[in-house]
Amino acid sequence: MSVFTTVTPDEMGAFLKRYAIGGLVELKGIAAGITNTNYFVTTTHGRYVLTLFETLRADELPYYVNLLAHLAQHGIAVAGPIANHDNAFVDTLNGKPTLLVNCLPGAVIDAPNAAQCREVGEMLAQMHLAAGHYDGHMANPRGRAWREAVAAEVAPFMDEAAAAELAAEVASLAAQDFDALPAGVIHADLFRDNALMDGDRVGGFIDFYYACNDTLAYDVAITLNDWCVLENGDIDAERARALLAGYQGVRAFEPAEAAAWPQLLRAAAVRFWVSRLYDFYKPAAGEMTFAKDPGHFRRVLQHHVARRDFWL
Ligand SMILES: Nc1ncnc2c1ncn2[C@@H]1O[C@H](COP(=O)(O)OP(=O)(O)O)[C@@H](O)[C@H]1O
Ligand SMILES: N[C@@H](CCOP(=O)(O)O)C(=O)O
Repeated sequence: MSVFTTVTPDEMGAFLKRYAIGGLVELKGIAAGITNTNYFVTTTHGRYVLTLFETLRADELPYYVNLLAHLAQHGIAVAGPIANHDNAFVDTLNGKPTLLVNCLPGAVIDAPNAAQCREVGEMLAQMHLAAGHYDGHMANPRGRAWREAVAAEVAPFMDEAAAAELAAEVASLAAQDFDALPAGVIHADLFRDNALMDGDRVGGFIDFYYACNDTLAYDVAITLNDWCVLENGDIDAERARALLAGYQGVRAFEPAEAAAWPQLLRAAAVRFWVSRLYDFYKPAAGEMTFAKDPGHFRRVLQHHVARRDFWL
């Protein structure tokens, strides 16, 4: 249950007086999610989601919150933030920075079909285009320096073969230059659990707290590695083609992106292999551990290494 900070109906009722979204009807904690506290807030005007940030500080939030506002303003399926009477998106409740957003339609799905992958690809491309004139900037905290440092840190805990495989891949990625590829704002963690699907349509993308400025096609690779994956870590070709067709119908890859695509898929697999290794071997003290299987992304990587057809 991911309600780390409790909010009572009385506290919420008083908090809502700072907004123009009506009076409280119902307040319900959201069990899903592992980082922040989230509540569904039903008011006399409609349905909203309140997030209380458990780790990010208020001064760290503007990049993400203003990005959400920018994307919502451009018609992208994201939860638009609601401003309070001081015209601020970020407020405070029970000592935590807060954000109120519109409630999105749909639900998280585990087993997407090709039509849903196409829609996700299409919305991701629209998001990349719409964010083209967003003026915030955030370097990727999970970029090359992080990858190299954390891979070295977890290596002593790994078995020899896996450590050698990871070191070789990290060295090979160090020789790649993705910096010349089209870049912009990326979601950077658009897994199935970070999107709500409303039938075959995208209800909305959520959880933008890894968003940053980086290579656009790398974001597509991160997304494809999760949405199109099979149980054994291989990729389902039908879903992969659909996701790429959806994306490229809006924003076609440039020749340099197509040439780098196999390496981008590998980089995306390594990113999550490394973060899962870290969470597995070095869980933060006092943190509730929901360590996800690092071996999954090792298998995804191995399939990419062996692959000859990349669906382009
Ligand atoms: N705007 C929204 N509309 C509807 N449901 C939402 C919205 N934002 C979050 N949720 C629900 O809350 C859950 C947890 O949100 P998430 O952002 O993943 O939390 P965390 O930041 O803790 O990882 C999601 O799986 C989804 O069910
Ligand atoms: N989608 C990632 C998890 C990213 O979030 P984190 O906060 O757990 O790093 C995965 O499945 O590994």
